[in-house]
Amino acid sequence: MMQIFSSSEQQIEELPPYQHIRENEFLSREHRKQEDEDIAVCVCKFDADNPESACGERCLNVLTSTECTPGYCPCGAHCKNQRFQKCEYAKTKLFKTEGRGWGLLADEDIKAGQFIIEYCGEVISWKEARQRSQAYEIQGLKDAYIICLNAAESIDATTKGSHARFINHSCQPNCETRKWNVLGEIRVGIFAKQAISVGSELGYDYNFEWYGGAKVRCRCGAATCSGFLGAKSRGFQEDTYVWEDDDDRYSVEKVPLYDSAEDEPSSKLLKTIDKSKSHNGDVINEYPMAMNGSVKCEHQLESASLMVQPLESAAMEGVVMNGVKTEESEEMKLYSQDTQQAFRQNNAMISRIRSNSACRNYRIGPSSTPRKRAQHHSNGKLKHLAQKQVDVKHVAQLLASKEAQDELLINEVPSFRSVCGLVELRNDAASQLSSLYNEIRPAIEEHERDNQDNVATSVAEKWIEASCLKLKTEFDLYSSVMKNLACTPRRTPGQARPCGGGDNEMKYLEF
Ligand SMILES: C[S@@+](CC[C@H](N)C(=O)[O-])C[C@H]1O[C@@H](n2cnc3c(N)ncnc32)[C@H](O)[C@@H]1O
Repeated sequence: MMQIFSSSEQQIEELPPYQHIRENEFLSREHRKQEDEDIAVCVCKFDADNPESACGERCLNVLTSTECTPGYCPCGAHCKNQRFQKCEYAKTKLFKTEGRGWGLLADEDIKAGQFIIEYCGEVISWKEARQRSQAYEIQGLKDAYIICLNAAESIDATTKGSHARFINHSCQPNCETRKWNVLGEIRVGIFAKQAISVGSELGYDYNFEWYGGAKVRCRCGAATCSGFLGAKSRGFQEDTYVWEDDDDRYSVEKVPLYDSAEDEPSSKLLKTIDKSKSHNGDVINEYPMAMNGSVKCEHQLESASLMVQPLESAAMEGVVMNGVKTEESEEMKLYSQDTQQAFRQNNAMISRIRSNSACRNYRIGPSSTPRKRAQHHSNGKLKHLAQKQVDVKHVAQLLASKEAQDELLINEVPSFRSVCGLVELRNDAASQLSSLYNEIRPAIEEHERDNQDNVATSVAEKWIEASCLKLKTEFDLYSSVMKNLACTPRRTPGQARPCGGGDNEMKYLEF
């Protein structure tokens, strides 16, 4: 049963200690001042007969998730696109849930898409967020209040925040988080995903990343509940031990769990907070493990979420394509070394870009290294990925057969000349990529090593395009080499392979 407190005094008594704020507080830098040239002015015209005309859905700024700047909007005081600035929140009420601590419910009917409340807190650097997370973990705070703001910063609502900090996670959420550009700063709002009737609890999908420590059983009650906070996250799945069917050592029941109800923040907490001053005198706040709201960016901001997982898996696990793992011959190893190196380099960068998405989290605890990659099954059991082994020797023998050679020749096996052309293409693509990297490097080196993901989306897109081009040229090159190997007599180790048009022209393939 829900217990709703209508008396604010009772709430104050019962609520865990935190300071209520209605605007973000910037701890690691000054609040940005919007420059004139950065102000986006829409072309709306207020028409008294049509209220939608004053910066409604079709306003250019609304379409780009940017609030109008007072004094610049042609609709003046009628502008409806200043909801964060004017704190135009829906009516909500705090209440005590069963098993999930405090929660927030709708205190009026809320329309689909409506802005409900801003997620306010302390804006801190990602590094500070990570340190705080660890401190919170050590101090035993189980509730998590840090969400990602952008690639370099987070919002921590642990000790200071708005009522949005009380919104619980739901696997079937009626709300979602969205990022808006407000006077040059990105701010996070909670928006209704659907119509919400008065009295309903608000919930959004935290997209909680789990990186170790206790696992929190999710009590959202949704039919599609994933069981644990962060159960869908990579950290959660990778950390799990592989166990055989007859070995229940690592069954879900044995996983350390805590119930958020049993771990209500108590007054003990405040004392710990007081004692926890960082070297510069800032309070190090309590924090449990690794919570993070995935913040949906509206409109163009959405494209910040880049998912290039397949490349990463390839780099980590060798050559795995479509579930077929190839066993490399010595020759293939030589040829593929370069490719793997390229994969690794790409991935170092791509993973930085990838984490430019909103769901950035903090690595906590020692147990975050995957022991074995495994696939999670709904029954809690894990099963190794089936990987079909390809007998490369057999393939090579087949390729060396007369029929195969004829077949390849019919299909225009590329000559070494064309291989050279492909080497050139590959090299061009590689140098394009490295010059792009040099272009990006100054931007990322401005930040600390941990924050190297602060790369603009346009640059990230360029990077991905260049990486794809390079990978394609490599693929073409290596497949061409393989075809040539298949129909060319083996050379003795001392013999160099000629490359070029004429017999006299001797170039050497360089991979
Ligand atoms: C942002 S706080 C939400 C407010 C919190 N209930 C409170 O009392 O302050 C997030 C924490 O609430 C708890 N929580 C939120 N959603 C939950 C859920 N669906 N099941 C269990 N615990 C939940 C977890 O402890 C989580 O770390």
